[in-house]
Amino acid sequence: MTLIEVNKLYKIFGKKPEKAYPLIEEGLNRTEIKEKIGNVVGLRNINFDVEEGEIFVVMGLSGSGKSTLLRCINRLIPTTSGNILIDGTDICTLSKKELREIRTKYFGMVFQKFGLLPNRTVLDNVALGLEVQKMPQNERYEKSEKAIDLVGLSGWEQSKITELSGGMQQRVGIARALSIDPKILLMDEPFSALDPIIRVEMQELLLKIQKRMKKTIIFITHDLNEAIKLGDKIMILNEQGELVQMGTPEQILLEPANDFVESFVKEVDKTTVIRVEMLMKKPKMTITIDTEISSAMKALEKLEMDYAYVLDQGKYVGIVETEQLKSCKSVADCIIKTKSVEDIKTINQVLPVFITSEHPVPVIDIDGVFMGYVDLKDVVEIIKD
Ligand SMILES: Nc1ncnc2c1ncn2[C@@H]1O[C@H](COP(=O)(O)OP(=O)(O)OP(=O)(O)O)[C@@H](O)[C@H]1O
Repeated sequence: MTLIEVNKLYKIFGKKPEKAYPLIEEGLNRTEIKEKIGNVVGLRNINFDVEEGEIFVVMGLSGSGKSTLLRCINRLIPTTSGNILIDGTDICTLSKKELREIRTKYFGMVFQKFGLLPNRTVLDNVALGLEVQKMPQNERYEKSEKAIDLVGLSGWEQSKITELSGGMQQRVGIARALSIDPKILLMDEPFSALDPIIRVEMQELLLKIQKRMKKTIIFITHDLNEAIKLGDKIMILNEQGELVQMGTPEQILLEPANDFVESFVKEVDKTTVIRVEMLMKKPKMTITIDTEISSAMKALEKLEMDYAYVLDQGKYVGIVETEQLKSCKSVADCIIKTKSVEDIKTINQVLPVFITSEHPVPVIDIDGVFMGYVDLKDVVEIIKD
């Protein structure tokens, strides 16, 4: 279900913004328009949808309009034209009261600079949003403690913010946003100020939280590696505030829309970011370990397959080869354990773990449940690029 819909959005800063439209039409760039009429074109004709439960990453260089877009979405600043629907409601046309209500229900914010109150405890910082909603103390503490637990800060409730490291402070920032249980999290470069190791830790934390909470997240970054790691979808803005490409991480990496995107993609070591899941295919068929030999053979022959993956209650146990089935008493007798699967623990792993294998590699999740397979031809293609 679509939760956020942005249509023909323009944001032009300065007086009489409408003067900028004909110049935009003429194809003038931001600098030229500013020199001519003094207005700054922050965003030009942005269109996109965000589905419920996805992490939607907005990526671009400094000045591309990322923060402007986020501010338009929760209407911290007014749009110049276009509309933004939040769960079907056009946020651009709401009264102050309606805006307050929609913000409370829908938006949690996490900022790069944390935005915490240094003299308050962790608990009171996390409870801030609920306090503003005038929720009684015991109730807001109860909700806040849950959020604190979720970000791994249990035991730190009574600490002062100043006693915490940067990474811990941002955990508080995330807990504060989550405590109000918003449908949408708006995250403006939340990890950019953190050192690289902590940054990776925080990315992992966000993915872990997201698995449980399934929020709709708009995440801003200028780092394509981060975008690929976190995004279900990525939207790239150029330095003119225009949308240049939108797609899955795989689409961005494998089919960059133009030289601008290509220049970002070049910087990425694909073998460290392309996850197994991105190349994973579903097999034409799988068989269960208790399948009768005759029906297994019939099915394989019908699909002209040389081998099939064998599952036992959804878990991968090995492969059987069509040729060998003829001389086996049961499917269980015929199973060949593929060495390659030992290497693959989760569908989120990155590629190099199995590039030495000769066979299509079965992919399992952390519980051993069969998810699909990866064809090595596809892996080689990627690495070659
Ligand atoms: N209040 C304002 N008045 C005039 N111009 C503005 C205003 N806010 C932003 N801009 C301009 O709009 C453009 C987009 O800015 P924005 O801050 O959204 O970019 P950004 O991609 O978030 O950059 P950064 O990564 O540096 O935060 C820039 O050219 C900026 O100078």
